[in-house]
Amino acid sequence: MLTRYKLLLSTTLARYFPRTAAYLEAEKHAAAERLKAAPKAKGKPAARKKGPTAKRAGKGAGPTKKPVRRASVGIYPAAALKITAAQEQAMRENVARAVTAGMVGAPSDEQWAMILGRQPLTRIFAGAGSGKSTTLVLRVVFMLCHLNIEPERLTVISFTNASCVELRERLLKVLAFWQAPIEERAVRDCVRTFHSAMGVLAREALGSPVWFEQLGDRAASEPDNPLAGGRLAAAQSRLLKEVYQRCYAEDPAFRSQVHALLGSPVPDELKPLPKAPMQPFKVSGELHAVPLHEAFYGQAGFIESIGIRIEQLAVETVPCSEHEREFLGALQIFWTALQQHLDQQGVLTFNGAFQQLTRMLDEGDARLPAAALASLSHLLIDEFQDVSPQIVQWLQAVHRRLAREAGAVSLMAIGDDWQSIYGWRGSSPELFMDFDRHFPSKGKGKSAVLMLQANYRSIEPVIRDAEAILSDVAFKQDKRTAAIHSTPAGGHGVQVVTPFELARHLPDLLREISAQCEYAEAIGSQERTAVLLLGRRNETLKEVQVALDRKLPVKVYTIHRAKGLQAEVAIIVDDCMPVMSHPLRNALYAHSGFFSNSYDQAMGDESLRLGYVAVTRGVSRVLWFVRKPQGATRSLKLR
Ligand SMILES: Nc1ncnc2c1ncn2[C@@H]1O[C@H](COP(=O)(O)OP(=O)(O)OP(=O)(O)O)[C@@H](O)[C@H]1O
Repeated sequence: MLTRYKLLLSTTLARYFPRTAAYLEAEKHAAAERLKAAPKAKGKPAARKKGPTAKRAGKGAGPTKKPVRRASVGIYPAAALKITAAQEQAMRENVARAVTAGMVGAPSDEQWAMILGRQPLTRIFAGAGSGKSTTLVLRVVFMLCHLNIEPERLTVISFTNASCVELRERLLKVLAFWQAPIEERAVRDCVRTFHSAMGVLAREALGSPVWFEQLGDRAASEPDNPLAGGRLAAAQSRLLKEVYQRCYAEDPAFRSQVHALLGSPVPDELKPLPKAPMQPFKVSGELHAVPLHEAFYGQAGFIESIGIRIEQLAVETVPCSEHEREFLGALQIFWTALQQHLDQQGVLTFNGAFQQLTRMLDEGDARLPAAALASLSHLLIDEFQDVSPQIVQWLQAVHRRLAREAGAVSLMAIGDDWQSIYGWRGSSPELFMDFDRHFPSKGKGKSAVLMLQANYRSIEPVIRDAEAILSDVAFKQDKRTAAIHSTPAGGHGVQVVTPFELARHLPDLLREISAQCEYAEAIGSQERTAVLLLGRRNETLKEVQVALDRKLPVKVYTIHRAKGLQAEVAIIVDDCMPVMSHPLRNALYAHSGFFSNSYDQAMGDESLRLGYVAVTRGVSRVLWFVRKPQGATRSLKLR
């Protein structure tokens, strides 16, 4: 009775006070982890000394003041990197030559601060169009050519295989100008996605697994960041269905959970067992209903991304309703069976591999010697605002192990919390903003914080409107970007065109797209693309695309895919409204101990940030077609 009452109370508290609930949950985990850690420490006396964490813990009454899951022992040296005046001078001279040759633009002071940075742990808040990719290339060149760091000890993490290809080419071009005697192969290996870098370790320690995410994809080679998530290939879907049917046939508890979820009666045990039900199920907060095995897979990916191990999840402690707990219970049975099934076939999910490698690194497993990690010693990570707790745990484990066994490590994290748009996949800008908690320096050191605030892409009115959209985002880094380029005749900020219904107004939209192409030509635009047509959903964009004149210099992308791209004019269709409340993910968010926001709050903020990303693709004009002003476009109407 008392347990039920406590559960009811904690569920209600979690719903109405998500931050408090997250904090309390974090405290509970902290205590549990301390207990877990105590006997383990026996075998490894050096690993867990009393550090700054322990000191702070002693200050408060009882539990620690800070939330859980920080890397308690410092990883990064507090001392600055040794950079001589001669090295700096040589870099400045070479950059000056490259500028004269038209290879790069002259770096600004803030860009120089990033190129020549001395702190082993640096965080760079780089606004949209601030030249972070350009500056990142110069930083790598400085490290390789002037600080003489071997390419085998450095990795640049870019977001997707496609962005890696682009970055590699830029890097090779600049290195060729420097006439650096570095093998092309070594340079190419320096640039990877998180998944590709993890894949290198998996080949070393997990026996070259077949990736579940690449099943049925004959062209797949390097593991890529699985951005789309949820869209399953036939081979994957078949495998999930097989496991689901087996669980249903063999496990009575799973059977009754399935029927409870679907609201159908459990079949008579005395009669022959029917096939597992395939009717669609809608997780509250998701847009579509899908068969249960797909719903389990979709939510499991999210759960693992936010750093929760499904097999260790104490379902009864998750602050959610009975119905959601039923879902989690069934998911747990399904997931355990799926892991066994995959294991037998030598198949592994990306998340599964991240988890296994993190555990092996934490436990000092001999299959992952420091030499195998050497390429990750000096890490430069782009788009850091889109990392997930799971990636943070993996990074911590890699660098903690390297720092302990091989010495110098460094981490440069480059990102823009204003452009964080993958929260629905489990990433969060909170990890970038709360960086020092997750990536602690030794002693009292902290990460150096640099800002890139000049905008080399968009004109002032576009930037001001983009920032107006963010005015309702509560949790963000304060910065104010300024335009470098002046406004051309006819340039303007966001024009909201309303009312817009695709079925009725498609001809108007097509006319506008042509007119904007003419505008780009008339002003002698230097942009490779005249118009970027952007939207939240593929379906809307496809409808426009089939009707579009193919000869026009127009590119069509979802906003998520348009990261890093730009055009003279950005035309946005659809609104960026947050979707409905997601009770299950709210509960999991609170349970994970990583976040101070609720999932719903995070999604509300993210929908505004998505608008920001879309608008900042435009150089001198932005048009936004919406049914009625709401969400991001409402703030623009209120300007
Ligand atoms: N110092 C500079 N001088 C002149 N042009 C610059 C300079 N730095 C960057 N640029 C130009 O600004 C534009 C944006 O640069 P880049 O693509 O590196 O930005 P970004 O910060 O990666 O953008 P986003 O995060 O919005 O994708 C590019 O056209 C680049 O050549």
